Amino acid sequence: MKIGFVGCGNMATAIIGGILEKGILKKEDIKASTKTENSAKKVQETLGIECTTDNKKAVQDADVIFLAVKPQFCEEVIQEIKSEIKSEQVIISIAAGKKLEWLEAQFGAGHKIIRTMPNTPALVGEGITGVCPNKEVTERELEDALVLLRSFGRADTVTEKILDVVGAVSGSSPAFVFMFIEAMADGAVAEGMPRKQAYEFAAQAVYGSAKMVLETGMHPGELKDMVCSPAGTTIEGVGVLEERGMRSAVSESIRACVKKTKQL
Ligand SMILES: NC(=O)C1=CN([C@@H]2O[C@H](COP(=O)(O)OP(=O)(O)OC[C@H]3O[C@@H](n4cnc5c(N)ncnc54)[C@H](O)[C@@H]3O)[C@@H](O)[C@H]2O)C=CC1
Ligand SMILES: O=C(O)[C@@H]1CCC=N1
Repeated sequence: MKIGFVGCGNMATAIIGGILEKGILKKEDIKASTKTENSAKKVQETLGIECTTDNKKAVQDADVIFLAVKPQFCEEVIQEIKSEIKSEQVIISIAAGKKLEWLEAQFGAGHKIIRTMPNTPALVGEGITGVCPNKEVTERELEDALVLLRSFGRADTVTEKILDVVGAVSGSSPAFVFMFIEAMADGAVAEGMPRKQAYEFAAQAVYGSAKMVLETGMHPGELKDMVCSPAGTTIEGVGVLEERGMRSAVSESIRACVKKTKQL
């Protein structure tokens, strides 16, 4: 399989890094394009793949094309490449908020388009991607796409409406988790822990806790209760987080992301 990336910034770099790390494809099988010569050079240096500023070159001969530019640049980029796209090529869009109906209208009728929403943990093979194909995509092509998307983490099909929620709950949420880790480490540093060690302990605690949710199938509230001893230390911290509105702040931030996605 040969794949081409139109746009190769943070998200595409994470996906390509994940694919190469797992050895699913060789560097020679992946091409990319970026806006400037400088960014193309940087991609070539960091990922070791061919990267150009010619978008058409990135999509020619590709079996799968990733549309990986910011939503506001999708239209101009599609106009540039659409004459090159053949109906047997599978187009995977990762652009937030750009609906299948809109993508179909831009590319023209009869194209195989899969709308997806990945996240940057793809870089370390721990991504999760929401996937929604259009009617032109066959079962076999969807399966092949899922194999590719699962090479850098989990991937599952969702309805298009839910894809906007995926964008928030797993697409954007790594940013919130990084803020949480940074904040916990700040507290640890304030109490005397060296900075580097604080990041390691905080990050591993988040990683292990996430693993417990995924692997035990237990309710997050029950797992929380297991940490809170009666008259213990943890419940004191829980009290502070409740008092400062942590739950509603997090929940509302997810809803703010979904609201913004609908406006894109
Ligand atoms: N960053 C993230 O965590 C996630 C991003 N996404 C989606 O991925 C897409 C890309 O986002 P990022 O990688 O974060 O953005 P970014 O700004 O890091 O990368 C965008 C890339 O597009 C290129 N580009 C811009 N104009 C171009 C043009 N005319 N022709 C060719 N290339 C062009 C830039 O050179 C850059 O390589 C967006 O649509 C976003 O919604 C989806 C899930 C998560
Ligand atoms: O912030 C953004 O627009 C992208 C979409 C999902 C995560 N990052």
